[in-house]
Amino acid sequence: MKPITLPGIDEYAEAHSTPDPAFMRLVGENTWQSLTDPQMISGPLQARFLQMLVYALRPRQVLEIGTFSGYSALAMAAALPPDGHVLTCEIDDRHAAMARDHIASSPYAGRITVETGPALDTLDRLPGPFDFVFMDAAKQEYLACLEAVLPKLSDHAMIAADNTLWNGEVLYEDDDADVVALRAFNDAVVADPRLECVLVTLRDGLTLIRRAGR
Ligand SMILES: C[S@@+](CC[C@H](N)C(=O)[O-])C[C@H]1O[C@@H](n2cnc3c(N)ncnc32)[C@H](O)[C@@H]1O
Repeated sequence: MKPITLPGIDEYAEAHSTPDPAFMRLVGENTWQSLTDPQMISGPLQARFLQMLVYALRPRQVLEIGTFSGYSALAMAAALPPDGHVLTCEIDDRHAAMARDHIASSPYAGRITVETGPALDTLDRLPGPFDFVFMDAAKQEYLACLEAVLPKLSDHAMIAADNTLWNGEVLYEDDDADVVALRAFNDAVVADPRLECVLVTLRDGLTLIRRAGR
């Protein structure tokens, strides 16, 4: 991933944030050694940020769309209240298997369920309510996922949508399908009277969304 902040700033921020515990570092190392496109992993800075949100919001049901190797699910699970749970959706069997292994050997095995299959199909089956949603799978499905989860949110729920700056490419005329989809998502969210949002310039862009007037 290309840095979208000043050179060195992300490294400085990471060095001045609480480091990952040993088992999370292992998940990261294993991901970089074993999976193609390992840069899809959230990374320590964003994982810690998600964890802080979960700690503050105290969600009982977290929904994650896009498990990969389980790193962000584990980061969020670590901050859950005692009755909290992370349900995470993954389309790729190999990713789901690796995530299940990582989760099983973590201290949070009882707090995370991996659902295999296309996220939109899984969402159809899930009743909610969801208190916190982390969207991090197919960028071209972000708007559809948003519409699918909105009716299933609890009153004070929050959504965090990852990669909304896409290496900064949202700024430029670019016909790459993911950039086009993310630009459309960003435009739709900020214009939607049902929603309030802030696009945080963390890492690759993380948009926090909540329903307006709650
Ligand atoms: C960016 S990675 C997730 C990274 C993970 N959240 C983390 O921070 O470590 C995106 C994941 O979404 C999965 N994915 C892509 N399209 C999907 C879909 N339609 N339904 C469910 N998962 C999908 C990919 O296989 C990949 O594992």
